Amino acid sequence: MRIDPTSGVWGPLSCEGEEACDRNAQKFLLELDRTEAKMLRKLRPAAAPVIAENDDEENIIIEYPIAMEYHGPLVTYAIPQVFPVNTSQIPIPALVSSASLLNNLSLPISNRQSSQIARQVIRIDSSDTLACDNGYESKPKLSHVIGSSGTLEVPDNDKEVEGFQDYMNPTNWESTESGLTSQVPWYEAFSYSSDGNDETPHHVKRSSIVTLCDPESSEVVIVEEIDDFEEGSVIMWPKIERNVKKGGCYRCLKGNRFMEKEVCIVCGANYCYDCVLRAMGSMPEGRKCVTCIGFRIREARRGMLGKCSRLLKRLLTDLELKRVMNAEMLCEVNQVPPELVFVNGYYWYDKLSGLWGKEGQKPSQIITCQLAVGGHVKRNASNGNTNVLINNREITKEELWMLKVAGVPCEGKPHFWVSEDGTYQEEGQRTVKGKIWDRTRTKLVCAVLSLPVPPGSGNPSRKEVNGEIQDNLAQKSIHRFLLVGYDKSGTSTIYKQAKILYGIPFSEDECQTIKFSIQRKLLGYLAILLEGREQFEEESLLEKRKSCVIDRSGLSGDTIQIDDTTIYSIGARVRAFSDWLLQVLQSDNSEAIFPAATCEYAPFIEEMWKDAAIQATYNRRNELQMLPRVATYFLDRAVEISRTDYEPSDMDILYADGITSSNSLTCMEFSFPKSTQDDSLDPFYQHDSSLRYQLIRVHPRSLGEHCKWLDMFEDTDIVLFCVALTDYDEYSVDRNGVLTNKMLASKELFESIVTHPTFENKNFLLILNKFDLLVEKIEQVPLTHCEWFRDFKPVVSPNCHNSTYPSYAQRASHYIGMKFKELFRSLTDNKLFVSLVIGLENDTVDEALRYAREIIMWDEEEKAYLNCELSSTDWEASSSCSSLENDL
Ligand SMILES: Nc1nc2c(ncn2[C@@H]2O[C@H](COP(=O)(O)OP(=O)(O)OP(=O)(O)O)[C@@H](O)[C@H]2O)c(=O)[nH]1
Ligand SMILES: [Mg+2]
Repeated sequence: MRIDPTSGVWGPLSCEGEEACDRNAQKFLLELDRTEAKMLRKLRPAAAPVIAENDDEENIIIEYPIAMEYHGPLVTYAIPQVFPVNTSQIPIPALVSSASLLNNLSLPISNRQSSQIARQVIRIDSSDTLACDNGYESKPKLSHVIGSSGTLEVPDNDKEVEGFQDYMNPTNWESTESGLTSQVPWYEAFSYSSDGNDETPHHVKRSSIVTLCDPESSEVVIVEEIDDFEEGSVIMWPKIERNVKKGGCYRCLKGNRFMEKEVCIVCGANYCYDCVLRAMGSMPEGRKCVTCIGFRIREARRGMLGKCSRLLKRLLTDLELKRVMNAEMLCEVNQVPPELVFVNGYYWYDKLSGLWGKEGQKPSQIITCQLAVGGHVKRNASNGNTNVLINNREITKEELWMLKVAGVPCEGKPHFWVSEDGTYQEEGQRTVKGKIWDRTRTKLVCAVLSLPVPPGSGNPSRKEVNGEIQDNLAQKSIHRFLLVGYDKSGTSTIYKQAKILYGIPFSEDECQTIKFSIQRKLLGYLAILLEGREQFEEESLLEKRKSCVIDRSGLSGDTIQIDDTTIYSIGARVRAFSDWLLQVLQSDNSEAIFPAATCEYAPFIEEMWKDAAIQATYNRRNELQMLPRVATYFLDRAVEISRTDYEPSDMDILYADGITSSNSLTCMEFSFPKSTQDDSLDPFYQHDSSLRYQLIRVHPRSLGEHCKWLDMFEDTDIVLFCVALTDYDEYSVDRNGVLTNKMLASKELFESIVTHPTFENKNFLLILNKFDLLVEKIEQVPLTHCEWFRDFKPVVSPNCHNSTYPSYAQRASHYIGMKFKELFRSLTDNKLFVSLVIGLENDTVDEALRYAREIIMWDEEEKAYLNCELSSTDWEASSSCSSLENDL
């Protein structure tokens, strides 16, 4: 068909008879005027082919496929369906706030290009890219401020861009549902001819209007994302279909609308008191049915976030409730979807520094400052609780740590004004105190803590950094210990032990993480017991049958009836629970269901634990290879631990796995309390309790490939390298998927850290941990199992327990210490200090850390009295502390 837009006359373009109608689409060639063409462009799906656009502004020829519904006689083949478009739902993009800085703005948008602008777009991302026109992006660099008057200066010709003032003038803006909208169209603002510069901009297809890049999700659309609609993608929500009477519980189907209930924030299902925990499990994303976990919430229910019913308050403890509500408000999937985000609503933006982040969270990025978006940043925008303010926002713990690393004095609740280049000054003082992100180590700390750094800030050279450190050395008041070791070497145990020793309380977050980890592990241990029980039951039944057959072999003609219960048999209730537990633990969903399940099933756990069959199995726990040693510690108190109101003790925390959920980097500041041992020391070594120390524990995984992030620890005073003595016969799969002896893997990590340029001439203390376990293991497996220890030939035998001589295990640990010392000397020409530790015993950890403190003191002393030519060996000989040499 051909439509003549001016006359309205239409007629067949090509007539191929009746068959033509059988096809689901026919191509129409439309000749339209510009307005119609524009309108059609909005309707046109992204994939619709544009056959031709002639250069004439007035007549644009576009070919559109148009589908028609078939109403003819029945045909033998399937006819594609046509879905009518609801034109009122086609999104019309709105203008929103703009970029403020434009540099070398040679926007070569010709009249034709500007007239083609159907969607008005400004896009700002981390690279300060300005995207404009109908989804196309040009890449000018930004540099000059657009003030509230909307004046824009172009450095090249110093001319104001025509119309831009109008566009930017706040009085021309109004608030709409989709954000701030300017009354002056973008293309008018830029419909000027560039000064003869014909260079065509580099066009990239873009879909969003204003975008701030989120490092986690790579892009977050601030105002509106239209491509979703264009590409026809549909957001799926789970829906519960139940035949429930209004207000009744969706699970047990009982109750009515007057019943107290809790609602799933995704599907809206109601649950009664008895069913809510069963239906929602551990609520890792807040109040959602287990089947709704991972789904976005309905926007209509956003107001419910963090506001739970009284029912839930009665069901959970205060701490648990806080965790669930926190998760509900902060978890990724419950955040506002990008297309609905408004700056300073669900995101915060600090105009002065350009920092921005999600509401209640640490900053995500530093972008162009002074953008005309949102109001003033609120004090609680990032939910910080540090009493330290940056531009009126209370910063988070991570930022505080970063500031400390950057050398910013944070004592006494300071308030800093930070500008976009990182310079900071204290409130009420005029002098600029320094720059936050100037140092390499600050940037590296930011990398580890996922904090942003200003884009494009060049790295200072190593020399500069070292020089600065030297300058700061005199003022340095804190000594830093870096604790690192191969997987499972015991670093987190030692770190936690230090917290307990020096009275640094575990944070609420740490306690919660550890509590859930303990409760989850407990169920795992129970599952191992249950599997063991099944095995023991089978074995003893087999035995029973055998002996029965032998007993009765003399008798003939009797039917043998064997009682098939043994001491390992369990009743129906315990069996049902046991089957459920084993099934859940094997399912992928177990993480989502626990730990709430632990609390809910506490009475069952108690019943099961007291069952004779389980106790009989527990008595044979040494035969259960899968059951770790630490399991006994927790299983002995299974009933107490599984209760909702369980609060882990310091010992529980010590025995549990991990400290924080990420297990990456943890840091504590402490002072050594005065010990009785101190009094017997030379006054020089007596402890000055005002001295502050920092213990930083880092997992090797966080150090990146080839330990590239070690740079950030360059002002460490001593590295505590932790080795598990029991690793010599254990194996793990390395990064390349190869099975490696753990002691050799530990050696390899040691080599890379020791030879890292950052740690050149650093003090190293080798912590040989898990000595208690070595004592047991060495009697079973010879040290020579590890190829590095092939030449270990002690004079005593493993079973010699003569107290006058060092034990076999002590000799073995001494030997391991010597191997590391040799290696260290070959790599650095320096001396390695060694300490023997049992991570679970506080005195050995205390000794090791005090030893580290003394090593630092010797080092400082040695430097101060370099002229006296005191050798480090002389100093070491005078050590009164627990070096390995003294132990043996
Ligand atoms: N018996 C005994 N167990 C220890 C000792 N030190 C650590 N453990 C246990 O060894 C296991 C691993 O210790 P962690 O402190 O978690 O080791 P890690 O270095 O933090 O290991 P990652 O989990 O890889 O971070 C835990 O179960 C500890 O309880 C020790 O000296 N003696
Ligand atoms: Mg650990």
